[in-house]
Amino acid sequence: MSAPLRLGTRGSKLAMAQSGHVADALTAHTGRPVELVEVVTAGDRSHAPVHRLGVGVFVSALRDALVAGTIDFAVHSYKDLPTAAAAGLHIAAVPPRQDPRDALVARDGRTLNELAEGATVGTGALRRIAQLHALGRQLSVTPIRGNIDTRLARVLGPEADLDAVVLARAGLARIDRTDVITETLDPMLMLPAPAQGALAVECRIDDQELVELLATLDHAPSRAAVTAERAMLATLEAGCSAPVAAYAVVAEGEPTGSGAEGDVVQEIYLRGAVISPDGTREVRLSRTGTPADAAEIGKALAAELLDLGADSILGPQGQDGPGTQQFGSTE
Ligand SMILES: NCc1[nH]cc(CCC(=O)O)c1CC(=O)O
Repeated sequence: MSAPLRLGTRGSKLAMAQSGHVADALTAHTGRPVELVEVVTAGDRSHAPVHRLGVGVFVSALRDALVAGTIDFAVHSYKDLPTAAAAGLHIAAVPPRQDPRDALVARDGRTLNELAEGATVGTGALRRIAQLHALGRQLSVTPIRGNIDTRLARVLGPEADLDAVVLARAGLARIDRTDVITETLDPMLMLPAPAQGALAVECRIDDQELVELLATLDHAPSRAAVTAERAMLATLEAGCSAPVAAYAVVAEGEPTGSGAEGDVVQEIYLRGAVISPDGTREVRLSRTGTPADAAEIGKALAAELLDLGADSILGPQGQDGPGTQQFGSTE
């Protein structure tokens, strides 16, 4: 029997849950045993706001361990990955994506519409802060951070001090806490972060055997959706500093009539938005195409958003000066 593959993971409940899930799936698909190896990241040690630390803090220790060869592969929340490629590493699989929508957890079972004027809503992501302000409901949006349980305790615990929090539905699903959700938010009101709900399974690019093993976990429609959203984000990052939201869906399109009978034509539908942190300005567009062109569709949508003035929407850098991390880091 072959030696276990070493899967590096952060120790948080969410990271352990998603790593355990991928480990089980890989063993089921390939028969190879997998061992979890805990890696402590700078993000786990620090209590500074995430938008000051930068999104890379949860990721770089895992990537260092991959490059050093102390682990064989890692599972990341895809939305936490910087858009820049990592030298020598390869995203070998994007497993089937979870529901990418955001979720509201509120006291007394309330939905967004049932929150009183001035209700306190906690979230750390500028993208969510911006869209909560854009509702025009005079909500009092409070920046929070910490792991999922810490954030839930702000509403549900004995020391609860907020009326509601907004979290990714996928994170709650992975730790089996969808029971606390009082509303899953319509993407028309709360467009998710690029790649939210998706995982990235990463290994060394020259580890050919593992690249092939991990590929058995890949889900093409999920990869195409994430590719479009992230291509849009990467193009926007160069040109603007405001919060970015994106959501792509791959579905069966209208038959064109030109293909052979029974042909299933896949179509990708990408929506994107750039919103000012105070919610007063936004540009929002959508675009469709074929999943094979996912990256081009994302880039083209970003170019159109920039044409509409996405670059003139002021992000956090406008207030904090140079040195502040990119907005993407707030997710
Ligand atoms: N940085 C926070 C983060 N990164 C990944 C998830 C879980 C959801 C996902 O995998 O997209 C979360 C929690 C949240 O946004 O509420």
